[in-house]
Amino acid sequence: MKTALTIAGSDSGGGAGIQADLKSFAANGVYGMSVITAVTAQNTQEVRSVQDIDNEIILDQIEVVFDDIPVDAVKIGMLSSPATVETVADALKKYEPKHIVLDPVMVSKGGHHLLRQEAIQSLKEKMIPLATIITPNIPEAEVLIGGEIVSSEDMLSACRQLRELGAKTVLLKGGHLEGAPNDLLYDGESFHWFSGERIQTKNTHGTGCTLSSAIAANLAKGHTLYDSVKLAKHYITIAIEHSLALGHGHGPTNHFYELYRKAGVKNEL
Ligand SMILES: Nc1ncnc2c1ncn2[C@@H]1O[C@H](COP(=O)(O)OP(=O)(O)O)[C@@H](O)[C@H]1O
Ligand SMILES: Cc1ncc(COP(=O)(O)OP(=O)(O)O)c(N)n1
Repeated sequence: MKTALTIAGSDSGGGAGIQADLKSFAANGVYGMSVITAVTAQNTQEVRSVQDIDNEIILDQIEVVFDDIPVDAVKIGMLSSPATVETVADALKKYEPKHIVLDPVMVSKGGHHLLRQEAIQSLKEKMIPLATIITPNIPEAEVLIGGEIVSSEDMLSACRQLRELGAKTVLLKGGHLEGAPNDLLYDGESFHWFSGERIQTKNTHGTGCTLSSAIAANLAKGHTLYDSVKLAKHYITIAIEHSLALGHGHGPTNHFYELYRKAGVKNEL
């Protein structure tokens, strides 16, 4: 069985972070492993508090997995601090996994900062150049390029600027713009739009985590980058369509594998 490792924060509410990643890995048919960078006390309404994990323990978690178990793809989410960005980047340079999917998580839906302001530069310099693909949403991309994105044309130009930061490929997610949630993939040569239709629901907690983990799972299984994104876009659409009205805020995506299988998606090599 192929494997994927998530390096991310824990969401006690189970909708985003490590918990969403592991569910997405399982639903997409890979064996999931985790390195926890921070623990958030979080539900569908708020992030109440955050405790960063010591960097020695983050490093131990990475080493103990790589020293023993094959890792076919890595997904990176919440990194919290500059020291964590550096610890993770240094370790990945040592182990050189074939695929690194970087979701540059910055702020939760409720407005809580999951990446400190002073870590943004380290993320740009140390982590983005290691990535096979980065998957920023619109506000994250705006921070990374230092400019506004309000239209499809802006998305095209933002992708070019984001790629100049050193990632091999950029998937700029359009969920935060008005209208259809269309995502744009750019590999330095060509652009591909992955178009979607907006599903009318407030239950979109963890959409970014779900999508990036599904991409990592598909890469782990040997799909091309284009196919990995295409399959993952299909997966997130179904997971939002069937999202769960749990809690009083933004409910989580639904990783019910049977639903995915019955939808007729052939995701096996
Ligand atoms: N209401 C929606 N209906 C359908 N797809 C959506 C909706 N909201 C977001 N998406 C899709 O979910 C994925 C995550 O997008 P986005 O919300 O932009 O990122 P994030 O969760 O990181 O803020 C993207 O593929 C986006 O197009
Ligand atoms: C621990 C943790 N990691 C990441 C996020 C952000 O997840 P995302 O998929 O972008 O979903 P929203 O927070 O925007 O709903 C998180 N909240 N917690």
